[in-house]
Amino acid sequence: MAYKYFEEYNHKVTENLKNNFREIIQGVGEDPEREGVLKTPERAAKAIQFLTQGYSMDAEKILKKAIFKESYDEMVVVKDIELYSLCEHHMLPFFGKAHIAYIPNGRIIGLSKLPRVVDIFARRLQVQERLTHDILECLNKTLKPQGVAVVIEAVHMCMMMRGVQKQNSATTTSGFRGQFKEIETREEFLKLISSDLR
Ligand SMILES: Nc1nc2c(ncn2[C@@H]2O[C@H](COP(=O)(O)OP(=O)(O)OP(=O)(O)O)[C@@H](O)[C@H]2O)c(=O)[nH]1
Ligand SMILES: [Zn+2]
Repeated sequence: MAYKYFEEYNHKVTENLKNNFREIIQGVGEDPEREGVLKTPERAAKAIQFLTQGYSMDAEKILKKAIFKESYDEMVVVKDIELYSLCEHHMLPFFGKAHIAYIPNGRIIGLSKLPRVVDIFARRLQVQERLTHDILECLNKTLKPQGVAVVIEAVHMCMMMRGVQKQNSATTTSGFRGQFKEIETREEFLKLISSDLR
């Protein structure tokens, strides 16, 4: 297999995490022997491995598989790519949408690889700013486009369920390279991602 998609759970890692989750269950005052939570350490161990599978993936390698020569040199926009990540401070979810655009420079990329690169970097412990930057830099480096832009809009459970407990605030982060540094290009992109056309 040339590159790795998430297919199986690592037995040793699962066993390790299982023990840790059992302690967490006990630590919060629950009985780990109660029937309803008996299998929870194993389920949680697998869930957390799924949610952090990005660590075992090589984004550049995956992108390079689907770069094609093409002379199209207008903006390509993929918007509303849903994403789920874990904040590195509380290990609670943050989730929302990513919008990506690039202007080809003799090469285009398979469209599915844009959501894939989002997932590869989202499925780690992250902050929204670094997630935005990771996606941007990876596309810039592998595709070498005339320009690339990434906008992420997300809500953070650590600000909703605990802490400041604000239910209606969303965070927007963005990054621009190449031609998107120019106001006109950037505005065209922002207009395209705010339209309702699908
Ligand atoms: N910049 C940034 N901050 C984040 C992100 N996710 C969580 N945080 C913040 O990380 C900060 C950690 O601050 P601390 O004061 O160390 O942690 P805390 O006492 O749990 O903070 P509160 O959430 O304010 O209760 C908080 O302000 C979180 O809102 C993110 O993606 N980007
Ligand atoms: Zn947090």
